[in-house]
Amino acid sequence: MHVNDSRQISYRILDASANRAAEGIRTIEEFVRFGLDDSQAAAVAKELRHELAAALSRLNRAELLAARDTDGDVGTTLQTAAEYSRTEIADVITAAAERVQQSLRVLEEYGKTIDVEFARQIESLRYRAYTHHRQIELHAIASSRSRRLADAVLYLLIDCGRSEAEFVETIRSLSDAGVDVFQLRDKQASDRQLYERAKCGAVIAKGCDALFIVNDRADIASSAGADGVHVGQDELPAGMARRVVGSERLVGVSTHDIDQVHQAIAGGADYIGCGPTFPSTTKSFDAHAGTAFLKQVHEETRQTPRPAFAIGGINQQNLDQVTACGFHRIAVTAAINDAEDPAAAARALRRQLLG
Ligand SMILES: Cc1ncc(COP(=O)(O)OP(=O)(O)O)c(N)n1
Ligand SMILES: Cc1nc(C(=O)O)sc1CCOP(=O)(O)O
Ligand SMILES: [Mg+2]
Repeated sequence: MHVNDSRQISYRILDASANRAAEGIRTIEEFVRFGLDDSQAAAVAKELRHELAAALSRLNRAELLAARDTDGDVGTTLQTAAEYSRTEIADVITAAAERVQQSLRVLEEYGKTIDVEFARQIESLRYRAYTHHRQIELHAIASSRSRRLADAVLYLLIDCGRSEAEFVETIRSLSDAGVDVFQLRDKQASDRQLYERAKCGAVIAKGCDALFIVNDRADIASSAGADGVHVGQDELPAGMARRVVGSERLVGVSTHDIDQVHQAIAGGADYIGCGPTFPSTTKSFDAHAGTAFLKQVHEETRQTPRPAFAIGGINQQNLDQVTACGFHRIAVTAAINDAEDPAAAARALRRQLLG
């Protein structure tokens, strides 16, 4: 290869990468500007764009433009299915952040063949962009989870199942039937089993636009990439669970009386489970909070509303008593898992909840 060819190749790559980096930075900046009311983050986003422009001004613009050959670019017609599978703003942000990182890295590497100071400036920008974009990405992921939680009405507790294939099929078919949130609750499973199922369940549920929560174990929820953890009165307090799972994941708390409800909300719970409403075949209790508790929660949390799921022995026959208390969200086990046709049971419960 001739030296001039090599310079032209570098310039062609730099031109393409500069455009990709600028597009990615702008994509994220638009979310910061129009999606978050955060003037500080908006200022950093703008700075990054200007820093990129300043570094690029070190390159010879005429050479950059001369090297551009969009029609001759064999890559423009190559598209992956993933590019058209984004359904959420969080996915758009993740893809843009990855694009920025990759293209800045390319600019840095090929930039070294043209101007070492340019490469240094891009390297520093890459680190700054990484930190800033990671924060924005976490924010977008958290908003996406909160949005899905706010829309959720039907929450199902599931165990590890007999095999991974069965577990995957359960999530897919029941999500299709209207389950919005799955909680992995299996008191017999080993840590390793829980971790493996949680990892798998988180991916499958995401593909179905459902949430995937891990019962009791903040460590497993976080390491497996689940959407959140559900803790009871015997597990970590909400604030400590939050420290483990981070602000981008959900923390749910079980409550059995109104003091626990207020504590859970004050502790930063994203949602609460309220029960036991009726006698349950899944877990036995000495006493039942009953529908009186649900009515009390409905009345006393109007000022600090959180999604609240009634739980404990709820089924198609007694659901009307729950909705009469102002609760239109439920969490169940037996009513779906022990039904002859679990998908039909999920559909029926959902219809009743929304009806
Ligand atoms: C949604 C929801 N609500 C309540 C519970 C019960 O949690 P906990 O009291 O910690 O009891 P176990 O489930 O751990 O036996 C829950 N799991 N989910
Ligand atoms: C695990 C659990 N916790 C409850 C509480 O009230 O905190 S009730 C419950 C059992 C939920 O299963 P089912 O729908 O089969 O009764
Ligand atoms: Mg528990």
